Amino acid sequence: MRNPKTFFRPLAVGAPAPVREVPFRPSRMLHFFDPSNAKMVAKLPDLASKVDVLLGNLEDAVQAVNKDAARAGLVDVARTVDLGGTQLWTRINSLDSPWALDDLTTLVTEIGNELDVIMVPKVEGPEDIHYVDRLLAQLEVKGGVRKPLLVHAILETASGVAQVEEIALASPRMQGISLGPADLGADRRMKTTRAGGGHPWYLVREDPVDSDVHAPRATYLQDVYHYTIGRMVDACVQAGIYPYYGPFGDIGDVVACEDQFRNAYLMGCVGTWSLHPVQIDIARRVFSPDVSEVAWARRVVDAMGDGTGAVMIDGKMQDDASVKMCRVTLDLAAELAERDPELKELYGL
Ligand SMILES: CC(C)(COP(=O)(O)OP(=O)(O)OC[C@H]1O[C@@H](n2cnc3c(N)ncnc32)[C@H](O)[C@@H]1OP(=O)(O)O)[C@@H](O)C(=O)NCCC(=O)NCCSC(=O)C[C@H](O)C(=O)O
Ligand SMILES: [Mg+2]
Repeated sequence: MRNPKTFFRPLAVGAPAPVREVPFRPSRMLHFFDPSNAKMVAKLPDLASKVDVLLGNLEDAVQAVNKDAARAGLVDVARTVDLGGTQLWTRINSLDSPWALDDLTTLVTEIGNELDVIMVPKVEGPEDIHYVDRLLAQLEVKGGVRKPLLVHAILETASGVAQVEEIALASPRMQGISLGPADLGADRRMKTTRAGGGHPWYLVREDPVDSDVHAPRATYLQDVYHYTIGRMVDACVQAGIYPYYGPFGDIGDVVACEDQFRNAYLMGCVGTWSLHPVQIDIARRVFSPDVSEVAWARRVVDAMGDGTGAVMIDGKMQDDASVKMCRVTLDLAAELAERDPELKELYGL
């Protein structure tokens, strides 16, 4: 644990000073692409205008034989593709892999000024973040990087979940945390083969009528990752960073994907991963406040005047806490409207 008095000191002489507050930047969808896949790379100029974040993935889903090509491809993308105001993130290989050191060394020294956030997979505890933190400071000096790179951890080990609060607070570079349900499921020995989403066998059942346990009864699905998402959201909020849902692997099931994203949004996540172009619009729709919610929030805030006391609107009690909840929606709407002219018009801003 670092001394609070030195927490914001650069970890290498000449490295940029760490940020004191992680700025909110729209990141409703972190769109994954494989930089060694020419077809995907060709789509980036068009995708850049549709997504908040393009994420050059170097880890899982990139074949071992393509690891070097993916890293070199990402350098090329950063240098040659005009992404406008869209953020460029990367996911490096896991810290115990043969590629992670080369990933960090190459990316930071060659395109450190073009990258916004580095996603670190399979984080086991704060020590992994401390390692990356110091190394990044050294590489920033070497590469002449002007702004400190931010770090995003994936919550996909049982050890990581058990220490999520320490991970979130491990460095001023921490930008956020995503759920990695597939690796987490494997690490925990959960008996599921699905990358994200619910599971039809994880349910609760109504009581039997007249003790007839075999008669048909309603069942209700539960979310096997609900506990982890809740814990991740609290850890992030406590640390002043941002929580994200992760992958929804059933690309064809756009309906369940939307449900899963919305559950994460309602629980406090600010965005999610999109693995395929078809998931981009779903994420935009879900992680932007609904127009009717914005209108309602504005009505409540207006009716509450200085924000204290209590009033009734359409039969519902509103008080100071209601105003705070409504401001969450209004602030998000205003922040997203800055980036998304269509939303600006819809919200009447
Ligand atoms: C899942 C895919 C392998 C599917 O690809 P494909 O079979 O090519 O799908 P389509 O034929 O439907 O594709 C249509 C066209 O769209 C292009 N495409 C597909 N995906 C992308 C993309 N992500 N970005 C840009 N363009 C994309 C195709 O090339 C087709 O183009 P064209 O032929 O010209 O029309 C593929 O979508 C994919 O690989 N997606 C990314 C997968 C990924 O990154 N996985 C890792 C993240 S999830 C994870 O790691 C688990 C997590 O860590 C955990 O533990 O939970
Ligand atoms: Mg994973």
